[in-house]
Amino acid sequence: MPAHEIAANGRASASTLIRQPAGRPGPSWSEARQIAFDCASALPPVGVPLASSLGRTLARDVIARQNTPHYASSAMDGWAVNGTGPWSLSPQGCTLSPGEASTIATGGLVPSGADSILRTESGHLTHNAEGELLLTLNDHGRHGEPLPGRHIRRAGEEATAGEVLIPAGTLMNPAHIALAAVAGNDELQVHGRAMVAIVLTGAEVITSGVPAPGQVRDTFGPQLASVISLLGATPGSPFRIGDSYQDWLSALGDSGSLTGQRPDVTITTGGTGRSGTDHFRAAVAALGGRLLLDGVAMRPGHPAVLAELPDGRFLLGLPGNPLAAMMALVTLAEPLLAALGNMSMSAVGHVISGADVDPNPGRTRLIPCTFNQGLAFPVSHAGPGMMRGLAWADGVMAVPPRRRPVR
Ligand SMILES: Nc1nc2c(c(=O)[nH]1)N[C@H]1C(S)=C(S)[C@@H](COP(=O)(O)OP(=O)(O)OC[C@H]3O[C@@H](n4cnc5c(N)ncnc54)[C@H](O)[C@@H]3O)O[C@H]1N2
Ligand code: MOO
Repeated sequence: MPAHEIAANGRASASTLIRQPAGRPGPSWSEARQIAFDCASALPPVGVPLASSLGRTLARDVIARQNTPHYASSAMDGWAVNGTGPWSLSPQGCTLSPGEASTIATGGLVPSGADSILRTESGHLTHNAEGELLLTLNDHGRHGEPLPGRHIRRAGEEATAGEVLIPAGTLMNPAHIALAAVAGNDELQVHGRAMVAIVLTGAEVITSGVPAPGQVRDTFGPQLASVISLLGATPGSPFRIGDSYQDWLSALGDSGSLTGQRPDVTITTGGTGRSGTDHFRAAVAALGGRLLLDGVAMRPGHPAVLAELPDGRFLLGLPGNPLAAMMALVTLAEPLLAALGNMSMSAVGHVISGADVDPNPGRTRLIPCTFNQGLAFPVSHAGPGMMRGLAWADGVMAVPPRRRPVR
């Protein structure tokens, strides 16, 4: 059956919490993505040193601060010459009159009066009758040497002062960085990037070795920060708390100390359920925050919660089940971090499923899949608590809820 989804582009006009009718399992998958995108606005641009601009998006054009090259220079080792030979030798740096030459190295400043560069291998130094050094062409010279302008890098031949070299909106790569340096720039203005604090919960979670029954090995600590970086944000080091309400309250209330810098978003794992050890919602309420999304009509990952604190910080509660958390992350963190980083929400493509997939009556099913010959195939081992299927997936299918039969 076809697995297709809604291409969610652009912002909706309203950016408020979608109130769900009683009995409905939360906003639809695409509504939830849009809410997560619309609730945040772009962080202000920041100035960063050149090397730190790699992978960032330029917020302001990079211009040539002067002509590039900024002086006429030699492209070869040899002699700067005026006219055709033979030439008498002048000291370096002097203006050359017709019939004069001076030695020059690659990159050297071409003296005024010079109209060409004669390469070392094309010239020959002899002494004239008066014992003065005389430069002549030798047998290795190419036909027509020296040609006017030959081997001279003209000032401004690469760029003129004020010219835009890299326009705003460019995703910076290493060559862009080198170009900005050549043009005399030290710091670049790039779009802001969200700082994300990570809070991992669960007293049963262990961080090394093989877990005993009742324990689980942490799947988030070793990978969540990398996924957040891939989504265009800057993660802090994961911070672990137990299951007490006090732990939650202090972690969510004081996450400035989690990153050394005030985070724009705090992502938590676990504790999104409604049992006695699940404190996300209570902590948000105690901190004066409001829920923007309380559950999404999707499976897995439906208990995900998105909230905003009075200081503007966003809190994203991911369910504890490992695959459920990743699906909630791509559904909600991707658009939220895109909005904060002044990026577009990633587009959703349409693909045909190569295998029968049962839609869920009321929720979008998110299923890691592989692609083969233009078709999507669900992977096996894709239960909410499993990571094995996702590890080999090429993408995720969003299978829309089953439509009600038309009467
Ligand atoms: N009575 C109900 N129980 C549950 C429901 C429900 O609707 N009614 N929903 C289930 C679904 S779906 C999910 S998802 C989970 C959500 O649970 P929480 O977000 O409260 O997470 P926890 O209970 O803390 O943990 C769930 C599960 O995940 C394991 N976990 C937690 N952290 C880690 C980690 N760092 N690495 C690996 N695994 C982790 C934890 O041990 C639990 O097994 O609720 C269901 N229950
Ligand atoms: O939706 Mo739970 O999030 O199935 O694992």
